[in-house]
Amino acid sequence: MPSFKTLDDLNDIAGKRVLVRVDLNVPMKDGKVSDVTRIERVAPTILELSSKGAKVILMAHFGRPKDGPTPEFSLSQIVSSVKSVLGHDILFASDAIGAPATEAIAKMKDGDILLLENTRFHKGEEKNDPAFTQSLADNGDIYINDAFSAAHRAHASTEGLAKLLPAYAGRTMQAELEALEKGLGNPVRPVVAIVGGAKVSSKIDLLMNLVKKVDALVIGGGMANTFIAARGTEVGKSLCEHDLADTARQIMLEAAQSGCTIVLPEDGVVAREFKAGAANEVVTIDSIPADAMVLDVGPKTVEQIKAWVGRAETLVWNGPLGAFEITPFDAATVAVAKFAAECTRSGKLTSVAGGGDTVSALNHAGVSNDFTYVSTAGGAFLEWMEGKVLPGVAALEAQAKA
Ligand SMILES: Nc1ncnc2c1ncn2[C@@H]1O[C@H](COP(=O)(O)OP(=O)(O)OP(=O)(O)O)[C@@H](O)[C@H]1O
Ligand SMILES: O=C(O)[C@H](O)COP(=O)(O)O
Repeated sequence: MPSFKTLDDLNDIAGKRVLVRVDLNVPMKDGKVSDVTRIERVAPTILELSSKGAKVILMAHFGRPKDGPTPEFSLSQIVSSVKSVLGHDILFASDAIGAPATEAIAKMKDGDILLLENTRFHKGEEKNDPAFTQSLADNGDIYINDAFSAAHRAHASTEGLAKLLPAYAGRTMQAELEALEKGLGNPVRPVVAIVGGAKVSSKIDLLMNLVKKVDALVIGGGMANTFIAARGTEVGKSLCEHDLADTARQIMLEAAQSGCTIVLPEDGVVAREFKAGAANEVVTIDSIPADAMVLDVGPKTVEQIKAWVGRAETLVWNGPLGAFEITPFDAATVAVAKFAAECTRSGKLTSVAGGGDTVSALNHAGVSNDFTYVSTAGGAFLEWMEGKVLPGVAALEAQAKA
């Protein structure tokens, strides 16, 4: 577990200006926040600081603005959602630095919560520019990072500030890392990983790291086709990265050398159209019709995966087993998710999942709350699982050692 300071190490913060980096990069639909999970995750840290009398100043990014401030990327759009999730009034400053920020902060009373405008409206944020970082730091006495899901970015508000102010991890940062540690850092064995999703190319580092750490790696989703094709099996019109056949073989070799069993689908659900309700059939994996594509793993494979999950003490999961957004190709993902949830509820399994589509898939299966931990992080979750150092976490650790 990383060693950094947490809110438990913070005393006498009444009246202090506490700069808190949160991840409010929430999905929007028709101008409204469509999923408040990330706001809910950072609420405990914010409310704890406010109840202790701190002046809580929230810093966050929103989307990936390229050309300075635009209404489309303004955090003003989410103020009302933050207010309703926190059940607390929220002040808003129209710029993260400069007069709008300093004037708003000067007016704050103890316990007030202020949200600063999108830090990415300044180029200095992503460049981790010392002058911009200093302008942010000038408005605070203490820095707290509660944005695990942005910790893979070495930006001013996620990394630079930890070098300028006394730095602490927030409750969500702490919880995410504790859960990941249980899942992969120091897990109870046997550990089974399920990796699905569309492509091998986006997850090569993840697969390479997992085969060295887990006892069994279940590969599903579109990426399984690349592995199956690499063994010499025809995959018809299925999504497949034929140019990664060597990489897939290399991963299988690494797995064999590390004593990790690779579990590939035995059967698949094939269709000729990528659309909801498309006519489909179950075929064994060595008889995929030339004009069809595999859109889900088949029922025999589901039973095989359930058997692995049933034997496991720890499960880590990233990526759906099929094209879960269109029925009936959500069947395997839903069945395995429900089974893993059942094992977790009965106390037999520690289950940790993460990734944007994975979280949607678990929500779709109605089991997100039954997993031991579901990370709201996408890129940061993957990078942590790949064994990479996250700059936001490393900066907190460095400060704790200093
Ligand atoms: N057999 C398949 N054929 C085509 N697409 C598939 C197949 N199986 C899964 N997918 C697609 O893979 C996508 C999800 O994969 P992805 O790797 O993005 O998941 P994730 O890592 O949880 O999400 P994120 O990248 O958002 O963090 C879904 O859109 C799903 O439809
Ligand atoms: O949504 C995310 O994964 C985080 O907020 C990071 O966003 P980014 O990929 O734009 O840095």
